[in-house]
Amino acid sequence: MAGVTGRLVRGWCLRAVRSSLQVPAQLHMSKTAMGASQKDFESAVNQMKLLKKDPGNEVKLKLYAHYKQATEGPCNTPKPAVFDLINKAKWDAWNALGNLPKETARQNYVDLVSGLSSSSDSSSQVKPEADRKQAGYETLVMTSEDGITKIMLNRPTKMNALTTQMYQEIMLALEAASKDDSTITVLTGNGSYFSSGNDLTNFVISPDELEERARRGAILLRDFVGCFIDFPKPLVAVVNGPAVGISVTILRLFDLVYASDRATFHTPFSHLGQTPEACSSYTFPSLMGPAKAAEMLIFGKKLTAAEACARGLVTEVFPDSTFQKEVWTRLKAYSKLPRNALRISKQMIRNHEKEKLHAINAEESRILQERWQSDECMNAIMNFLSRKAKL
Ligand SMILES: CCCC/C=C/CC(=O)SCCNC(=O)CCNC(=O)[C@H](O)C(C)(C)COP(=O)(O)OP(=O)(O)OC[C@H]1O[C@@H](n2cnc3c(N)ncnc32)[C@H](O)[C@@H]1OP(=O)(O)O
Repeated sequence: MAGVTGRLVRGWCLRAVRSSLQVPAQLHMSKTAMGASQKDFESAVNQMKLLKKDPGNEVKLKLYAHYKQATEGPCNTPKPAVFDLINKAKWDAWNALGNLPKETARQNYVDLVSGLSSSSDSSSQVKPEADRKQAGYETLVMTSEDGITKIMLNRPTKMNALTTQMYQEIMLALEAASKDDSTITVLTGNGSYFSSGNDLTNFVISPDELEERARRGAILLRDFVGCFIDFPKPLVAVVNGPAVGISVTILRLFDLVYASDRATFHTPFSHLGQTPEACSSYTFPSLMGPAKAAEMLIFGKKLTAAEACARGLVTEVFPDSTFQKEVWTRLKAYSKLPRNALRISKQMIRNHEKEKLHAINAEESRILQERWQSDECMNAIMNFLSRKAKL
């Protein structure tokens, strides 16, 4: 494995979390007055060792922080150096818990593990309806009203960057929306961004995991994009702010794209040592011509909303001050149209290309699987994570 990869990703993996979660033998098993008992806590720690599915870095950090708080109390160790990315992330997560009482941390830890265990118990990828309602979504807000199901990306402090958990929840949400009685499905973002694209901390892994994680990432990407290709109802993107990476390329698989005039559209794949996804290597040239597609996909030119509209990627641009009001009024009117007619018309427009899109999606995912293991890609991610580079 290339040297830079090793430097970037040392140390942080599920195995490391598991071993940092070992319970010291001397901890005793009495029931406490409040919340989870020591026994509950220990059994949660043991359950973590059996977990088959990687819960993602965000959850692992939460688990780590609550374990440390529950067993050692507030963080009082020195802050790791800025380039020690993994240990700094762990320290930040623990330190953020401040003076949270040990008992509460223990209870939170038990709750977190119990959520993970119930989700990994499911043998199928998509859970039954009742189950899903119970589990809820951690990274999305999903609502259904006036014939419109709205899926809102909900990590505003991280510019709605897409974690592994988020890709999975979006797939579940689309599956649920495809079956509910709404007429239209909307994807939008909470906060100032639509989405800053793939969460680059998805790449923070140990070197010996890289090949396997790249393989799983390619499967996740293929399945995620596949859900959009196959989505049976009118799908609308309400682009409330800037969009980056996959949150731009995926737009060509929507039926309507409404954008605030504050939105920008940026696909800096080459800067990240990566290549186009979400079928954009085919849909963008066919939409705007190869020269304009190259400007975006190869050279990373950032477009304004007006430019994206002129290229056919955006349906209509609205002033930011009236964006929400105008868009939702329009969508509520559309949602009263005959549901089946809308659905059949969408399928008539989209079905011609479905097979081709699936083949392109598979090929793009395969190429990215290789790219993610390259030095070019790892250098770019390291630069972002160590704050040397921003888009
Ligand atoms: C498995 C499927 C894979 C599919 C592959 C898809 C490819 C892509 O999507 S490529 C695009 C990847 N995205 C990026 O390269 C964007 C990186 N982010 C940025 O350049 C900047 O954050 C920004 C220009 C989007 C915003 O800059 P601004 O100065 O306004 O805010 P920040 O302080 O940078 O961000 C706040 C907070 O959010 C974190 N963050 C934002 N975007 C990402 C991201 N994509 N990945 C990880 N983290 C992100 C940022 O680090 C800040 O976090 P802290 O407050 O903890 O420092």
